[in-house]
Amino acid sequence: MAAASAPLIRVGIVGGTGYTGVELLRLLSRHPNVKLHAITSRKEDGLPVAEMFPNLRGAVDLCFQTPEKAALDQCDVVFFATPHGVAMAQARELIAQGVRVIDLAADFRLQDIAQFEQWYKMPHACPDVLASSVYGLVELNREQIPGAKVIGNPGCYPTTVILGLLPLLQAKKPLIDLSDIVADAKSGVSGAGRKAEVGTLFSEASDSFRAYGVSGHRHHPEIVEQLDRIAGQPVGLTFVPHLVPMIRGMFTTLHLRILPEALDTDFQTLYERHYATEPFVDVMPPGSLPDTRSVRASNTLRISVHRPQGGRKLVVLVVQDNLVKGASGQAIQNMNLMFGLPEATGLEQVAVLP
Ligand SMILES: NC(=O)C1=CN([C@@H]2O[C@H](COP(=O)(O)OP(=O)(O)OC[C@H]3O[C@@H](n4cnc5c(N)ncnc54)[C@H](OP(=O)(O)O)[C@@H]3O)[C@@H](O)[C@H]2O)C=CC1
Ligand SMILES: CC(=O)N[C@@H](CCC(=O)OP(=O)(O)O)C(=O)O
Repeated sequence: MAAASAPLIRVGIVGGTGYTGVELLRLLSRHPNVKLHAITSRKEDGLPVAEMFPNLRGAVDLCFQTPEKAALDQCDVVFFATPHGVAMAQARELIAQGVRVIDLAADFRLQDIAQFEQWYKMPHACPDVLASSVYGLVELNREQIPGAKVIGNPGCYPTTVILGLLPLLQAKKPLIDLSDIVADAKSGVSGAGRKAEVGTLFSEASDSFRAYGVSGHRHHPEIVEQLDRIAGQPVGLTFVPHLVPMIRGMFTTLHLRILPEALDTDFQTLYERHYATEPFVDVMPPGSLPDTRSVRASNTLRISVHRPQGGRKLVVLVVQDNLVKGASGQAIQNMNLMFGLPEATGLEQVAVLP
């Protein structure tokens, strides 16, 4: 229950009919400090939310409204669970009215505007707002998030790659060859969103397994921008995403070359110490093999660290639910910090098995 004196945070969600939108609704409907104020859909104006999403019957009693009707300026925070380009068109006006913005798309992720415009094929609408926004990877930017007016919530693949590498990049001495990092990543089909597309039809995506974006994917520049900044030098990354025939979940395997002078490092201890106080990063015991179902519907990201045959390669396995830690859960983690709440408020769900 919310403390009697604490005012509830009035929340708006733009894009309530997509997968990240309904995941925000599922989590926020049980958040003790939140009042859902408005949920938008341009196509479903007037439809009760619970009619489209029966899992929310008894939990959410609002109807979808068009963004124009939704009185977003009366919210304390607005989440944009929309395609790229929507949040940046409205962010300036909202923050001028004292509304904070958390964008689940990519409008406020890349500080390099030329890279943004190359990958997203649109001019950036508010470079000044971008410059003052914060990349919402809590484990990296916990200090800056409370004061942010606009958060760029990280992409799902970047969350796994950056958190899988962070203890190595922030170590006291160089440990791995930064010019040759390989990230082999797999996503469930919900990562492609709820809109109809041939590539995500059951008969196209099930009973098959494929790579995509091998010669270039828009998450590559996002990951590299962050890794360069953390490492303080240019990083070489090969990033290969794959589509896996499952609904939720993401599994990223990092292949890393250990520097000759770092071969005696205890990497297990390094990771355990680095993440010892993090509520949502679990470093598993030596020899563990994480699976995506161990994080399904939870905000936990699990990591295990391996050194095959005790050799010169380090293999880091990372799993998360793409819709929770990879999107909506992480966005709520950001909201909690922005409003001075304990970071884990409303996010303590344990994963669902089987
Ligand atoms: N799926 C995932 O795993 C992840 C997704 N993301 C990002 O989060 C964002 C949302 O993703 P997802 O939920 O999968 O997307 P969906 O395609 O499932 O949903 C998009 C939502 O946005 C609304 N919408 C579309 N265009 C506009 C517009 N111009 N103005 C206002 N609303 C609009 C749609 O409703 P309507 O058309 O009725 O208005 C719908 O509710 C995307 O940017 C995605 O890249 C980030 C991390 C992970
Ligand atoms: C399986 C699948 O298609 N995944 C999406 C990435 C997930 C996502 O939505 O990332 P953004 O937030 O950056 O859009 C893709 O590769 O485009």
